Amino acid sequence: MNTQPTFSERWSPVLTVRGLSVDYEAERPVHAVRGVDLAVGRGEILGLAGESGCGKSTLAYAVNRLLRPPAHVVGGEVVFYHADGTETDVFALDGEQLRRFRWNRLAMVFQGAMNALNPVLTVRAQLEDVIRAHEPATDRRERGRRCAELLELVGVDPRRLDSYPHELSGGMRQRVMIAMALILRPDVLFMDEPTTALDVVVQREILAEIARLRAELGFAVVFITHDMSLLLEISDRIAIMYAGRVVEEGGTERVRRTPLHPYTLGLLRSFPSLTGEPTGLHGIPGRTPDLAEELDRCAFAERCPYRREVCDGEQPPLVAHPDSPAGADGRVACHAHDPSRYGTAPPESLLRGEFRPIEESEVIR
Ligand SMILES: Nc1ncnc2c1ncn2[C@@H]1O[C@H](COP(=O)(O)OP(=O)(O)OP(=O)(O)O)[C@@H](O)[C@H]1O
Ligand code: NI
Repeated sequence: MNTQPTFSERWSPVLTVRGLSVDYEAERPVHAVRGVDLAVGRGEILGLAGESGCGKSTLAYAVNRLLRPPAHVVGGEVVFYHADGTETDVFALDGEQLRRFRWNRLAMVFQGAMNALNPVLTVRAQLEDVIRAHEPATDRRERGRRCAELLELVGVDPRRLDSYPHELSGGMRQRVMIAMALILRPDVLFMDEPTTALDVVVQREILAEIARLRAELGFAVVFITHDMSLLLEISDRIAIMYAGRVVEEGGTERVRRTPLHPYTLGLLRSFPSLTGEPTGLHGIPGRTPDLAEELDRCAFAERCPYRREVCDGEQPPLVAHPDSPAGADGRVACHAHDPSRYGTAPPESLLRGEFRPIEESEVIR
Protein backbone atom coordinates (compact mmCIF):
# COMPACT_ATOMS: atom_id res chain seq x y z
CA MET A 1 0.00 0.00 0.00
CA ASN A 2 1.14 3.47 -0.81
CA THR A 3 1.73 5.31 2.46
CA GLN A 4 3.18 8.47 0.93
CA PRO A 5 1.05 11.37 2.15
CA THR A 6 -0.84 13.06 -0.67
CA PHE A 7 -0.32 16.72 -1.44
CA SER A 8 -3.41 17.75 0.51
CA GLU A 9 -2.37 15.64 3.52
CA ARG A 10 1.06 17.25 3.54
CA TRP A 11 -0.43 20.72 3.10
CA SER A 12 0.23 23.15 5.96
CA PRO A 13 0.10 26.91 5.78
CA VAL A 14 3.17 29.11 5.60
CA LEU A 15 1.12 32.28 5.33
CA THR A 16 -2.50 33.15 6.03
CA VAL A 17 -4.40 36.29 5.11
CA ARG A 18 -7.60 36.98 7.01
CA GLY A 19 -10.19 39.63 6.26
CA LEU A 20 -7.68 41.81 4.44
CA SER A 21 -9.07 45.08 3.10
CA VAL A 22 -7.17 47.82 1.29
CA ASP A 23 -8.43 51.24 0.17
CA TYR A 24 -6.93 53.81 -2.16
CA GLU A 25 -7.67 57.16 -0.53
CA ALA A 26 -9.44 59.55 -2.88
CA GLU A 27 -12.50 61.75 -2.99
CA ARG A 28 -14.38 58.48 -3.46
CA PRO A 29 -12.09 55.90 -1.83
CA VAL A 30 -11.45 52.84 -4.00
CA HIS A 31 -12.06 49.63 -2.06
CA ALA A 32 -9.55 47.60 -4.03
CA VAL A 33 -9.26 44.58 -1.69
CA ARG A 34 -12.39 43.63 0.23
CA GLY A 35 -12.04 41.17 3.06
CA VAL A 36 -9.76 38.63 1.42
CA ASP A 37 -9.20 35.27 3.14
CA LEU A 38 -6.41 33.24 1.66
CA ALA A 39 -3.82 30.69 2.78
CA VAL A 40 -0.54 29.77 1.13
CA GLY A 41 0.74 26.23 1.77
CA ARG A 42 4.37 25.55 2.58
CA GLY A 43 6.21 24.86 -0.67
CA GLU A 44 3.16 25.13 -2.92
CA ILE A 45 2.61 27.18 -6.04
CA LEU A 46 -0.57 29.16 -5.52
CA GLY A 47 -1.91 30.80 -8.66
CA LEU A 48 -3.88 34.02 -8.30
CA ALA A 49 -6.01 35.03 -11.27
CA GLY A 50 -8.66 37.58 -12.13
CA GLU A 51 -9.31 40.37 -14.59
CA SER A 52 -7.26 43.53 -14.64
CA GLY A 53 -8.13 45.77 -11.71
CA CYS A 54 -9.53 43.06 -9.42
CA GLY A 55 -6.89 43.75 -6.75
CA LYS A 56 -4.24 41.07 -7.27
CA SER A 57 -1.24 43.40 -7.13
CA THR A 58 -2.73 45.44 -4.29
CA LEU A 59 -3.16 42.23 -2.28
CA ALA A 60 0.45 41.17 -2.93
CA TYR A 61 1.82 44.60 -2.02
CA ALA A 62 -0.23 44.68 1.17
CA VAL A 63 0.96 41.24 2.31
CA ASN A 64 4.57 42.26 1.61
CA ARG A 65 4.09 45.54 3.48
CA LEU A 66 4.98 47.48 0.35
CA LEU A 67 1.86 49.63 -0.03
CA ARG A 68 2.46 53.34 -0.39
CA PRO A 69 -0.07 56.16 0.01
CA PRO A 70 -2.75 56.69 -1.15
CA ALA A 71 -3.13 52.92 -0.52
CA HIS A 72 -3.61 51.74 3.01
CA VAL A 73 -4.74 48.65 4.87
CA VAL A 74 -8.12 49.22 6.48
CA GLY A 75 -8.49 45.82 8.11
CA GLY A 76 -7.38 42.25 8.43
CA GLU A 77 -4.28 40.34 9.39
CA VAL A 78 -1.43 38.41 7.82
CA VAL A 79 0.28 35.64 9.77
CA PHE A 80 3.54 33.95 8.76
CA TYR A 81 4.22 30.46 10.16
CA HIS A 82 7.85 29.59 10.78
CA ALA A 83 9.07 26.02 10.34
CA ASP A 84 9.57 25.72 14.12
CA GLY A 85 5.88 26.39 14.75
CA THR A 86 6.17 30.00 15.89
CA GLU A 87 4.16 32.74 14.19
CA THR A 88 4.82 36.28 13.04
CA ASP A 89 2.09 38.91 12.83
CA VAL A 90 3.27 40.59 9.62
CA PHE A 91 1.38 43.85 10.18
CA ALA A 92 2.95 44.25 13.63
CA LEU A 93 6.52 44.30 12.28
CA ASP A 94 8.33 47.58 12.00
CA GLY A 95 11.73 49.11 11.36
CA GLU A 96 14.59 46.64 11.57
CA GLN A 97 12.25 43.66 12.16
CA LEU A 98 10.39 44.39 8.96
CA ARG A 99 13.58 44.85 6.97
CA ARG A 100 14.86 41.48 8.15
CA PHE A 101 11.57 39.76 7.51
CA ARG A 102 11.34 40.96 3.93
CA TRP A 103 13.72 39.15 1.56
CA ASN A 104 14.36 36.54 4.29
CA ARG A 105 10.79 35.29 4.60
CA LEU A 106 8.80 36.99 1.86
CA ALA A 107 10.21 38.30 -1.37
CA MET A 108 8.51 39.75 -4.41
CA VAL A 109 9.26 39.97 -8.12
CA PHE A 110 7.25 42.87 -9.49
CA GLN A 111 5.26 43.41 -12.63
CA GLY A 112 7.79 44.75 -15.15
CA ALA A 113 10.65 43.97 -12.75
CA MET A 114 13.13 43.39 -15.55
CA ASN A 115 13.16 47.14 -16.10
CA ALA A 116 13.78 47.80 -12.42
CA LEU A 117 17.47 46.88 -12.45
CA ASN A 118 19.82 49.79 -11.93
CA PRO A 119 21.28 50.59 -15.38
CA VAL A 120 24.60 51.91 -14.07
CA LEU A 121 25.49 48.94 -11.83
CA THR A 122 26.65 45.49 -12.85
CA VAL A 123 24.60 42.43 -12.02
CA ARG A 124 27.22 41.51 -9.43
CA ALA A 125 26.98 44.88 -7.67
CA GLN A 126 23.19 44.64 -7.47
CA LEU A 127 23.10 41.07 -6.18
CA GLU A 128 25.91 41.68 -3.70
CA ASP A 129 24.14 44.78 -2.40
CA VAL A 130 21.27 42.65 -1.14
CA ILE A 131 23.61 40.31 0.71
CA ARG A 132 25.67 43.18 2.10
CA ALA A 133 22.57 44.96 3.39
CA HIS A 134 21.12 41.89 5.09
CA GLU A 135 24.17 39.85 6.08
CA PRO A 136 26.96 42.37 6.67
CA ALA A 137 29.17 39.66 8.17
CA THR A 138 29.44 37.80 4.84
CA ASP A 139 32.89 38.39 3.29
CA ARG A 140 33.59 39.35 -0.29
CA ARG A 141 34.58 35.92 -1.53
CA GLU A 142 31.53 34.29 -0.02
CA ARG A 143 29.28 36.97 -1.52
CA GLY A 144 30.81 36.42 -4.94
CA ARG A 145 30.40 32.67 -4.62
CA ARG A 146 26.74 32.94 -3.67
CA CYS A 147 25.94 35.34 -6.49
CA ALA A 148 27.55 33.06 -9.07
CA GLU A 149 25.78 30.02 -7.64
CA LEU A 150 22.43 31.79 -7.74
CA LEU A 151 22.79 33.01 -11.29
CA GLU A 152 23.61 29.51 -12.34
CA LEU A 153 20.55 28.30 -10.47
CA VAL A 154 18.24 30.60 -12.45
CA GLY A 155 19.87 29.60 -15.71
CA VAL A 156 22.18 32.54 -16.39
CA ASP A 157 25.89 32.03 -17.10
CA PRO A 158 27.79 33.32 -14.03
CA ARG A 159 30.13 35.18 -16.39
CA ARG A 160 27.21 37.58 -16.76
CA LEU A 161 27.87 38.85 -13.22
CA ASP A 162 30.01 41.60 -14.67
CA SER A 163 27.47 42.61 -17.30
CA TYR A 164 25.31 45.70 -17.14
CA PRO A 165 21.52 45.28 -17.48
CA HIS A 166 21.44 46.68 -21.04
CA GLU A 167 23.82 43.93 -22.13
CA LEU A 168 21.26 41.27 -21.16
CA SER A 169 18.12 40.10 -22.96
CA GLY A 170 14.72 40.69 -21.32
CA GLY A 171 14.54 37.06 -20.27
CA MET A 172 17.98 37.21 -18.65
CA ARG A 173 17.11 40.42 -16.81
CA GLN A 174 13.99 38.78 -15.48
CA ARG A 175 16.05 35.79 -14.31
CA VAL A 176 18.42 38.16 -12.54
CA MET A 177 15.46 39.72 -10.74
CA ILE A 178 14.33 36.25 -9.68
CA ALA A 179 17.85 35.46 -8.48
CA MET A 180 17.82 38.66 -6.47
CA ALA A 181 14.50 37.78 -4.85
CA LEU A 182 15.82 34.31 -3.94
CA ILE A 183 19.19 35.38 -2.63
CA LEU A 184 18.29 35.22 1.05
CA ARG A 185 16.27 32.01 0.61
CA PRO A 186 12.75 33.33 1.32
CA ASP A 187 9.93 30.97 2.29
CA VAL A 188 7.41 32.66 0.02
CA LEU A 189 8.11 34.27 -3.34
CA PHE A 190 5.43 36.56 -4.79
CA MET A 191 5.61 36.88 -8.56
CA ASP A 192 3.37 39.52 -10.06
CA GLU A 193 3.02 38.90 -13.81
CA PRO A 194 6.70 37.91 -13.91
CA THR A 195 6.74 36.87 -17.53
CA THR A 196 4.04 38.84 -19.35
CA ALA A 197 6.53 41.16 -21.06
CA LEU A 198 8.48 38.22 -22.48
CA ASP A 199 7.86 36.16 -25.57
CA VAL A 200 6.06 32.85 -25.16
CA VAL A 201 9.11 30.60 -25.46
CA VAL A 202 11.11 32.53 -22.85
CA GLN A 203 8.02 32.64 -20.64
CA ARG A 204 7.77 28.86 -20.68
CA GLU A 205 11.47 28.45 -19.96
CA ILE A 206 11.29 30.73 -16.97
CA LEU A 207 8.18 29.01 -15.65
CA ALA A 208 9.88 25.64 -15.90
CA GLU A 209 12.84 27.14 -14.05
CA ILE A 210 10.60 28.44 -11.27
CA ALA A 211 8.95 25.04 -10.87
CA ARG A 212 12.36 23.37 -10.72
CA LEU A 213 13.75 25.89 -8.21
CA ARG A 214 10.69 25.48 -6.05
CA ALA A 215 11.22 21.72 -5.97
CA GLU A 216 14.90 22.17 -5.20
CA LEU A 217 14.71 24.94 -2.59
CA GLY A 218 11.24 24.30 -1.19
CA PHE A 219 9.88 27.85 -1.15
CA ALA A 220 6.23 28.61 -1.84
CA VAL A 221 5.23 30.76 -4.80
CA VAL A 222 2.26 33.07 -5.16
CA PHE A 223 2.02 33.42 -8.91
CA ILE A 224 -0.12 36.27 -10.21
CA THR A 225 -1.27 36.40 -13.79
CA HIS A 226 -4.11 37.15 -16.20
CA ASP A 227 -3.24 34.06 -18.14
CA MET A 228 -5.45 31.16 -17.03
CA SER A 229 -3.62 28.65 -19.21
CA LEU A 230 -0.26 29.49 -17.63
CA LEU A 231 -1.81 29.31 -14.22
CA LEU A 232 -3.37 25.89 -14.77
CA GLU A 233 -0.04 24.64 -15.94
CA ILE A 234 2.13 25.83 -13.08
CA SER A 235 -0.08 25.96 -9.96
CA ASP A 236 -0.83 23.39 -7.27
CA ARG A 237 -3.78 25.44 -6.10
CA ILE A 238 -5.65 28.35 -7.60
CA ALA A 239 -7.47 31.34 -6.14
CA ILE A 240 -9.74 33.43 -8.34
CA MET A 241 -10.33 37.07 -7.48
CA TYR A 242 -13.20 39.24 -8.62
CA ALA A 243 -13.75 42.88 -7.64
CA GLY A 244 -11.42 42.74 -4.64
CA ARG A 245 -12.53 39.39 -3.25
CA VAL A 246 -11.53 35.75 -3.58
CA VAL A 247 -14.56 34.08 -5.18
CA GLU A 248 -13.19 30.57 -5.58
CA GLU A 249 -10.21 28.62 -4.33
CA GLY A 250 -9.12 25.03 -4.71
CA GLY A 251 -6.72 22.43 -6.12
CA THR A 252 -5.83 23.09 -9.74
CA GLU A 253 -7.20 19.80 -11.04
CA ARG A 254 -10.50 20.28 -9.26
CA VAL A 255 -10.83 23.87 -10.50
CA ARG A 256 -10.05 22.79 -14.04
CA ARG A 257 -12.50 19.86 -13.97
CA THR A 258 -15.34 21.27 -11.91
CA PRO A 259 -15.13 25.01 -11.50
CA LEU A 260 -17.82 26.12 -9.05
CA HIS A 261 -18.07 29.87 -9.49
CA PRO A 262 -19.71 31.08 -12.69
CA TYR A 263 -16.89 33.61 -13.01
CA THR A 264 -14.25 30.85 -12.89
CA LEU A 265 -16.29 29.02 -15.49
CA GLY A 266 -16.30 32.11 -17.67
CA LEU A 267 -12.55 32.45 -17.34
CA LEU A 268 -11.92 28.83 -18.21
CA ARG A 269 -14.23 29.01 -21.21
CA SER A 270 -12.73 32.25 -22.49
CA PHE A 271 -9.34 31.00 -23.54
CA PRO A 272 -9.09 28.83 -26.61
CA SER A 273 -6.33 26.36 -25.88
CA LEU A 274 -3.61 25.44 -23.45
CA THR A 275 -0.89 25.86 -25.99
CA GLY A 276 -2.17 28.80 -28.02
CA GLU A 277 -1.42 32.46 -27.62
CA PRO A 278 -1.98 33.88 -24.15
CA THR A 279 -5.40 35.46 -24.48
CA GLY A 280 -6.02 37.22 -21.22
CA LEU A 281 -9.45 37.22 -19.70
CA HIS A 282 -11.73 38.24 -22.51
CA GLY A 283 -15.02 36.78 -23.47
CA ILE A 284 -17.17 37.41 -20.39
CA PRO A 285 -19.71 40.03 -21.38
CA GLY A 286 -20.14 43.08 -19.18
CA ARG A 287 -17.79 45.03 -16.97
CA THR A 288 -16.38 44.81 -13.48
CA PRO A 289 -18.19 46.98 -10.89
CA ASP A 290 -17.01 50.39 -9.76
CA LEU A 291 -14.75 49.69 -6.79
CA ALA A 292 -15.60 52.97 -5.10
CA GLU A 293 -19.06 51.53 -4.51
CA GLU A 294 -19.96 49.54 -1.40
CA LEU A 295 -21.37 46.21 -2.51
CA ASP A 296 -24.20 44.51 -0.65
CA ARG A 297 -24.82 42.09 -3.49
CA CYS A 298 -22.78 39.58 -5.46
CA ALA A 299 -20.26 41.68 -7.41
CA PHE A 300 -20.56 39.34 -10.38
CA ALA A 301 -24.38 39.37 -10.53
CA GLU A 302 -24.69 41.73 -13.54
CA ARG A 303 -22.57 39.43 -15.66
CA CYS A 304 -23.76 36.11 -14.32
CA PRO A 305 -25.99 33.76 -16.33
CA TYR A 306 -27.08 32.11 -13.06
CA ARG A 307 -28.26 35.31 -11.38
CA ARG A 308 -31.40 35.03 -9.27
CA GLU A 309 -33.05 37.46 -6.87
CA VAL A 310 -30.84 36.64 -3.90
CA CYS A 311 -27.71 37.57 -5.89
CA ASP A 312 -28.78 41.22 -5.91
CA GLY A 313 -29.71 41.18 -2.25
CA GLU A 314 -26.68 39.94 -0.33
CA GLN A 315 -23.01 39.21 -0.77
CA PRO A 316 -22.24 35.47 -0.85
CA PRO A 317 -19.70 34.33 1.76
CA LEU A 318 -16.64 32.29 0.73
CA VAL A 319 -17.41 28.83 2.13
CA ALA A 320 -16.51 25.18 1.71
CA HIS A 321 -18.99 23.01 -0.13
CA PRO A 322 -18.58 19.39 0.90
CA ASP A 323 -21.76 18.42 -1.02
CA SER A 324 -20.58 19.88 -4.27
CA PRO A 325 -19.08 17.71 -7.00
CA ALA A 326 -15.76 19.18 -5.94
CA GLY A 327 -15.97 17.41 -2.61
CA ALA A 328 -14.25 19.27 0.19
CA ASP A 329 -11.61 20.65 -2.14
CA GLY A 330 -11.82 24.37 -1.97
CA ARG A 331 -14.27 27.11 -1.32
CA VAL A 332 -16.63 29.22 -3.37
CA ALA A 333 -18.55 32.46 -2.85
CA CYS A 334 -21.72 31.89 -4.88
CA HIS A 335 -25.38 31.73 -3.86
CA ALA A 336 -26.11 29.17 -6.57
CA HIS A 337 -24.33 26.54 -4.47
CA ASP A 338 -26.45 27.24 -1.41
CA PRO A 339 -30.01 25.93 -2.01
CA SER A 340 -31.29 27.60 1.19
CA ARG A 341 -30.46 30.99 -0.30
CA TYR A 342 -30.81 30.26 -4.01
CA GLY A 343 -34.18 28.59 -3.59
CA THR A 344 -33.23 25.63 -5.76
CA ALA A 345 -30.45 23.12 -6.22
CA PRO A 346 -27.49 24.34 -8.29
CA PRO A 347 -28.57 24.32 -11.95
CA GLU A 348 -27.34 21.28 -13.85
CA SER A 349 -25.72 23.34 -16.56
CA LEU A 350 -23.60 25.09 -13.93
CA LEU A 351 -22.52 21.75 -12.47
CA ARG A 352 -21.73 20.55 -15.96
CA GLY A 353 -19.52 23.57 -16.43
CA GLU A 354 -21.59 25.45 -18.99
CA PHE A 355 -21.44 29.21 -18.96
CA ARG A 356 -24.93 29.90 -20.28
CA PRO A 357 -28.21 31.36 -19.02
CA ILE A 358 -30.07 29.28 -16.49
CA GLU A 359 -33.10 27.58 -18.03
CA GLU A 360 -36.58 27.50 -16.55
CA SER A 361 -36.47 23.69 -16.48
CA GLU A 362 -33.41 23.75 -14.25
CA VAL A 363 -35.20 25.67 -11.52
CA ILE A 364 -36.65 23.34 -8.92
CA ARG A 365 -39.42 25.11 -7.01
N1 LIG B 1 -3.13 54.86 -6.94
C1 LIG B 1 -4.38 54.44 -7.08
N2 LIG B 1 -5.43 55.25 -6.79
C2 LIG B 1 -6.70 54.82 -6.91
N3 LIG B 1 -7.04 53.59 -7.30
C3 LIG B 1 -6.05 52.74 -7.61
C4 LIG B 1 -4.67 53.11 -7.52
N4 LIG B 1 -3.93 52.06 -7.89
C5 LIG B 1 -4.79 51.07 -8.19
N5 LIG B 1 -6.07 51.47 -8.02
C6 LIG B 1 -7.29 50.68 -8.24
O1 LIG B 1 -7.25 49.54 -7.42
C7 LIG B 1 -7.84 48.43 -8.09
C8 LIG B 1 -6.94 47.23 -7.97
O2 LIG B 1 -5.75 47.43 -8.73
P1 LIG B 1 -4.62 46.32 -8.84
O3 LIG B 1 -3.49 46.91 -9.57
O4 LIG B 1 -4.37 45.75 -7.51
O5 LIG B 1 -5.35 45.22 -9.75
P2 LIG B 1 -4.70 43.96 -10.50
O6 LIG B 1 -5.67 42.85 -10.32
O7 LIG B 1 -3.32 43.75 -10.05
O8 LIG B 1 -4.76 44.43 -12.02
P3 LIG B 1 -3.73 44.08 -13.23
O9 LIG B 1 -4.08 42.68 -13.64
O10 LIG B 1 -4.09 45.08 -14.27
O11 LIG B 1 -2.34 44.21 -12.72
C9 LIG B 1 -8.08 48.87 -9.52
O12 LIG B 1 -9.46 49.05 -9.71
C10 LIG B 1 -7.35 50.18 -9.65
O13 LIG B 1 -8.05 51.07 -10.48
NI1 NI C 1 -1.52 43.78 -11.04
